[in-house]
Amino acid sequence: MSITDVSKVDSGTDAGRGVRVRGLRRGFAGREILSGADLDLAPGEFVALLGASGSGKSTLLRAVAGLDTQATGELDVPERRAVVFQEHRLLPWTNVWRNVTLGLSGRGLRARALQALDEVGLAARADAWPVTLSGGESQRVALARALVRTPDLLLLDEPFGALDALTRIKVQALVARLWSRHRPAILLVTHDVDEALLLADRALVLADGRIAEEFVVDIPRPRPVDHPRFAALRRRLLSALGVDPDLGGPDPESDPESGQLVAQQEAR
Ligand SMILES: Nc1ncnc2c1ncn2[C@@H]1O[C@H](COP(=O)(O)OP(=O)(O)OP(=O)(O)O)[C@@H](O)[C@H]1O
Repeated sequence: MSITDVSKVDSGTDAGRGVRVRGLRRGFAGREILSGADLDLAPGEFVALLGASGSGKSTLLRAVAGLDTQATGELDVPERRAVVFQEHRLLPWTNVWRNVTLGLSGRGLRARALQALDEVGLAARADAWPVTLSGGESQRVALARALVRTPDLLLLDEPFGALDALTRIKVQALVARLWSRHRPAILLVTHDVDEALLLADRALVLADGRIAEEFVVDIPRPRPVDHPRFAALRRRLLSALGVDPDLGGPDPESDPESGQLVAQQEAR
């Protein structure tokens, strides 16, 4: 199907359908950000999307989510999809379980919320107010809000980006467990090369408005952080992102974006 309005996404009704995107275009103020991007996710596949800051990762994710009415191209995505953003976006004026079931109707909503909250280890906080939660807890509630919709496609836009390093590892492990239990297709936007390699089946690099490179992460799960194959993959992925894997690399002043990535690597 060829469409000019991505909000009219062709949504599959059959469970377990994958994602097929062709020729996705989006610009802002005359500047082209996505210039005919193609993307495929098999049902249940976990794909990480990386790229320099400003390369258009979030723009691509928003279009796949059906949140961007201005993007053009062909999209074929599951109807049941859910998005988790870097900020949890919980409503402060209602409690946790009502946040989880926001926008849903029907019977047994509290029971459904409790089940989803149980999956993220927060059933005991169902009646709490969002303001009383830590950053990691809020992000787990945001995950429960996605899970309660039993998505075939889960879109994660840097969901761990605002978390401290230890919480980040715990929430990454939680996502890995939830993915292996429910097997939605996942598109994870991240800046973190190690996160991509720990979690994803494939890591894609977005550059010049398209998927420029693809890396198959052929490491069996569960993936120990010190698995010897990470090192070679990490080097290749960093190179594809324009970062010198030996951290001696690009001069941040002549290449600010690469320099930023180097700084992030060094900070870890
Ligand atoms: N609503 C908007 N209006 C104008 N420009 C926008 C808008 N949304 C995104 N852009 C621009 O499009 C480009 C791509 O943005 P996007 O957020 O998709 O990049 P990104 O790869 O996710 O970046 P980052 O890694 O820094 O989050 C940026 O230059 C951004 O300023």
